[in-house]
Amino acid sequence: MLRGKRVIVTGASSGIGEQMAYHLARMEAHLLLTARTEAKLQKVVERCLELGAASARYISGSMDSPSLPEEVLREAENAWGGLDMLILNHIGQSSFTFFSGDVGHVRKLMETNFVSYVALATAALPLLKESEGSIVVVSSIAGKIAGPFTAPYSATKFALDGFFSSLRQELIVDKVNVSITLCILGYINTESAVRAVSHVIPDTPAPKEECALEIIQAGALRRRELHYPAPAVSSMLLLRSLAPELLDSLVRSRYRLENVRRT
Ligand SMILES: NC(=O)C1=CN([C@@H]2O[C@H](COP(=O)(O)OP(=O)(O)OC[C@H]3O[C@@H](n4cnc5c(N)ncnc54)[C@H](OP(=O)(O)O)[C@@H]3O)[C@@H](O)[C@H]2O)C=CC1
Ligand SMILES: CC(C)CCC[C@@H](C)[C@H]1CC[C@H]2[C@@H]3C(=O)C=C4C[C@@H](O)CC[C@]4(C)[C@H]3CC[C@]12C
Repeated sequence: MLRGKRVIVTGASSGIGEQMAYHLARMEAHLLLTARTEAKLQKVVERCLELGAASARYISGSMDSPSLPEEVLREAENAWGGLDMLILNHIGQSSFTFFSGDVGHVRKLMETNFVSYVALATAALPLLKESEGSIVVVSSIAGKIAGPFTAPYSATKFALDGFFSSLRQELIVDKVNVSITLCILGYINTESAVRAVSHVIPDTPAPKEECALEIIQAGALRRRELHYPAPAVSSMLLLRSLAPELLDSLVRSRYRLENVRRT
């Protein structure tokens, strides 16, 4: 379904975003990748071309810069004259620990993880209307249910649900055929996630390659939400609606609290 489609992937230099780029390359899509680290993006672009991408290019920069979203969309318009899918996936650095009281960090993370998503979607919407394309928003179970040690991060992910679920309703009211897929992910085995939480969370993380493929498929099928891994995420959301306090205590009981880093 994605052969020849024009796709932007943010946060594509590592983790799930990198894996999405490789899947899309094998599907022979046109790719525009973004992240901060140019050296990593160059390597991912090279690999995408080897795997069969119809074309692959990148823009490097930090998504807390307010001018970058428009720059990215300008590049898509110049290179392709349009856009079929916008995959919003990047996140800024945040640590898995007690809230430190650093309000500045919350403000910055909101900018990187939330406001830039709004800005990218806004800049992309005219092109996506034309192609009847798709917006894919990568979120987390932590954007539906708040566990400990992710307060700033969780806030940014809850914000995405509020904004993009409202926008989806407006597009339907307006009879605009642009789909919005919100991806609710559990623990995935990316380097940064394993580094951040494996000393506290004993669970086995789900594979990033399969996760990446499910995100792309959910977007292409224009689904409203993806739950991955499905049974774990869906059952947590169900339990949350039936017995929220029970779920909260189950979540707390699964953490190795003695290993939480206090610095
Ligand atoms: N892994 C997990 O367990 C889970 C992940 N998710 C979600 O999946 C998505 C991907 O996560 P994952 O693959 O683990 O993350 P990674 O840390 O592996 O990748 C994050 C990407 O974002 C880029 N990035 C970091 N800071 C910025 C910035 N300031 N501006 C622009 N780009 C930036 C990074 O590249 P660079 O440093 O070069 O900028 C990298 O390409 C996220 O939305 C996350 O919330 C959801 C639930 C669980
Ligand atoms: C009910 C749930 C709140 C708790 C159960 C699942 C837990 C173990 C899972 C589900 C979502 C996961 C986090 C996530 O979404 C993304 C990141 C960002 C990354 O940079 C560092 C790791 C972190 C904080 C993950 C940590 C582990 C979390 C909380």
